[in-house]
Amino acid sequence: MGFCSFYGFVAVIICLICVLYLRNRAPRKDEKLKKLKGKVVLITGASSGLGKACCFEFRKYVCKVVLCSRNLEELKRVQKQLEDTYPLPPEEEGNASLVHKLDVADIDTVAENIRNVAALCGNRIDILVNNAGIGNKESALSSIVEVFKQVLQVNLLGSIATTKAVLPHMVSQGSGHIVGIGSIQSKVAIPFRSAYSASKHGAHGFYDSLRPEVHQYNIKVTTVNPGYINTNISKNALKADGTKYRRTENEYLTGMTPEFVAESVVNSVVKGWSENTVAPILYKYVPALGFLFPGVLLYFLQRRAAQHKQGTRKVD
Ligand SMILES: NC(=O)C1=CN([C@@H]2O[C@H](COP(=O)(O)OP(=O)(O)OC[C@H]3O[C@@H](n4cnc5c(N)ncnc54)[C@H](OP(=O)(O)O)[C@@H]3O)[C@@H](O)[C@H]2O)C=CC1
Ligand SMILES: CCCCCCCCCCCCCCCC(=O)OCC(=O)COP(=O)(O)O
Repeated sequence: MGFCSFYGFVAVIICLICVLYLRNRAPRKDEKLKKLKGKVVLITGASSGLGKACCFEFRKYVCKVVLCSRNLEELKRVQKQLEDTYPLPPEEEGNASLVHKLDVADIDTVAENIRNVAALCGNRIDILVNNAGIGNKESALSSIVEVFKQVLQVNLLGSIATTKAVLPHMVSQGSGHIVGIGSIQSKVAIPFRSAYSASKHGAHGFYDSLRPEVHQYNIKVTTVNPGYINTNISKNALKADGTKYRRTENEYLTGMTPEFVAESVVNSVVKGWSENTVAPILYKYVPALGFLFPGVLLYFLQRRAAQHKQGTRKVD
């Protein structure tokens, strides 16, 4: 390689690093405020965990947050905390939050619910965060089919139904942003999570297919794939017989805070990222390593499954 081409090569590498840095750096607060102020943000599963934290994070930038879940009493409690934490000046009162009871698993009622909510927001929904979700524990062999039905109904079909109900509003307003909360398990299926992994892989495929379809309407699609977060997901996960697990193991307790992940959700919306993996380095690169070395990944997953069977592994 000649002298000039060597320096040319170095310059190209430096440019690439700069582009990557600028693209991936977290946006500044003023950038976020400029982009988000006054936007209508509908969040499913807003009564707890990550959904609740997203409500606070979007409200920080003066969004009009619509909190949805099945538990209206809990939503009202969260709404009160939200309004107390971030009081609006009189000129911003139009951006006060709303609560709406929405069971995303009740597929046939989702469209009408979304129409009613949109009517209360001037027929606008700028950002949809499909966050509502439930997990499953225990083996595919022992789990009743009802477990698969429930998990897929909430995590996959519920997200699809909500997205489909919101899309016509975004198309007619000429812009919008759909956020799908996935998981590391959208990319790597681990043992004893067959229903959850299937739902997250399925939703990931849905969003990947949707992204190029809706680009022409100026609608963005972002998938956020977190690792373990300290929330109620483990307590609410379904056991093989369909009852709740009601326990939270160390992985979650020592996991990321919902607030940390919520900040990353907002950053990915502001930056327009297609995908954002939010996890410690060990988990972050498991999908890529698994792609490069599928046999090695399978070995670790088989070992994990065997430890579970022998009872030497604490997490189910
Ligand atoms: N915690 C973790 O380690 C991780 C979580 N995630 C994902 O984050 C998302 C949020 O989970 P997380 O906050 O952890 O768990 P939580 O159990 O704390 O919250 C789940 C939320 O989903 C709502 N929900 C459940 N079923 C329905 C339904 N049928 N209709 C509407 N809302 C429903 C619940 O509200 P209500 O009961 O009031 O209806 C609740 O607000 C999920 O998609 C999960 O897969 C991803 C990676 C890691
Ligand atoms: C080349 C191979 C690399 C070797 C690494 C082996 C490690 C194998 C274990 C992979 C585990 C990844 C688990 C990630 C789980 C996770 O972060 O899930 C987040 C959730 O969605 C939690 O859901 P849950 O259903 O567990 O409550």
